[in-house]
Amino acid sequence: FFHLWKLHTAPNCSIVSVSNYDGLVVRSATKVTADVINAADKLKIIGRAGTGVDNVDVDAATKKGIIVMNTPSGNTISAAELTCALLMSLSRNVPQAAMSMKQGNWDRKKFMGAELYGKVLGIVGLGRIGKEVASRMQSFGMRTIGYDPITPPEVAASWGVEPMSLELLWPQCDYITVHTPLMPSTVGLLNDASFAKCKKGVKVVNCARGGIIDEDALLRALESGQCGGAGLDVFVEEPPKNRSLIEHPNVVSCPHLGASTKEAQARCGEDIALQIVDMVKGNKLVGAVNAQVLASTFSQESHQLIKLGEAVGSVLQSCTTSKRPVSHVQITTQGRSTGQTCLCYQGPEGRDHNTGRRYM
Ligand SMILES: NC(=O)C1=CN([C@@H]2O[C@H](COP(=O)(O)OP(=O)(O)OC[C@H]3O[C@@H](n4cnc5c(N)ncnc54)[C@H](O)[C@@H]3O)[C@@H](O)[C@H]2O)C=CC1
Ligand SMILES: O=C(O)C(=O)COP(=O)(O)O
Repeated sequence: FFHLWKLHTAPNCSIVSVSNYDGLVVRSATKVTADVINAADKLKIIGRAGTGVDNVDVDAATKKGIIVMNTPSGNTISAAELTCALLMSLSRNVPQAAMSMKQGNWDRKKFMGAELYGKVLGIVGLGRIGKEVASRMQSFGMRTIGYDPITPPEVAASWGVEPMSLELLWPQCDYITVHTPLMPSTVGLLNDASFAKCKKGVKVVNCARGGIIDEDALLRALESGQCGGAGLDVFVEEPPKNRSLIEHPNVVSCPHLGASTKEAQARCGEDIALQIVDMVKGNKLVGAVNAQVLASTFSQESHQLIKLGEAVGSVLQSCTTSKRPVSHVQITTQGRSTGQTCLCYQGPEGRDHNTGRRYM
């Protein structure tokens, strides 16, 4: 029996309530902190019905042997489509013009735009979403260039994206969109120094995570005109208390709507449910993001070895807690994959009797 708790709206998990559950499913707004994880004695799995796992303390979960899994492809198309919508909004001022119309105006001069056709789009992060953005914007006639430290250059080229270093990329772009995870190495990828290397008036989109484009640097670049506009779906603090970016006339923003489509939510919900059922039934482990070593514990062979490890552990424990000193322990195992005899010696030097290796 597996007790599952699904949290979609609560800003923080309550430690008391989580402690009764074996599984937890969250979206991005719920912060699964080390405190929550350490208080959840029964927890075996944290399911992220979505892509980014930066709201989960994965290290704390791994230390407790808790699997963290996500559904990385369920919302790819939705996030890519919103990115394209923001790129188009920036080129033609659609949100600002719509707002102006609602206020009773008819202002054709103020909202003069520029075609995307023939412009250069820099894509930083050529993973699932970056790739989908590239193919969609290529259909608008944009030239797509990109940077990714892992995606091989020939793979990027096969998607019609010219791979290059960031140093080469910054000065060529009319538009830049970021699609990396939030990690220490991606915080502030676009900062004062990189904005300074860009064309004056470059427009930027962040549908990945708040902070990949440094918010203070972005505001400075918008104010100086170095940045001509920004489309923002994500913020360092959500909802943002500091409204300076949102209120800037050249900023088009959304309240983290990248994955908020009927289709993406249906896919992610179904994926995480199926993945958890598969894991509980011991069938397969899909989507685990923490420690390959945790994932491998679920293979059939590993099940046997885990049981063996537990048995050996309990034998050794009873030896160490026994009042009578133990000098030798001989353990014999039998079976298809472990048809061998282990001979352990627990003597004063703490060395393996057979190999002479020291025990750790
Ligand atoms: N706004 C929203 O609602 C959504 C936001 N996201 C965000 O988008 C991010 C990307 O999603 P996917 O494309 O599915 O992930 P992915 O893992 O397929 O791609 C990420 C790419 O970033 C690259 N990367 C890592 N460090 C980099 C660096 N320093 N510079 C350039 N590239 C770097 C990786 O090599 C990888 O190819 C997610 O981590 C998540 O934070 C995802 C879905 C919805
Ligand atoms: O999947 C992601 O990384 C997202 O940012 C989507 O977040 P959400 O599930 O809509 O809260």
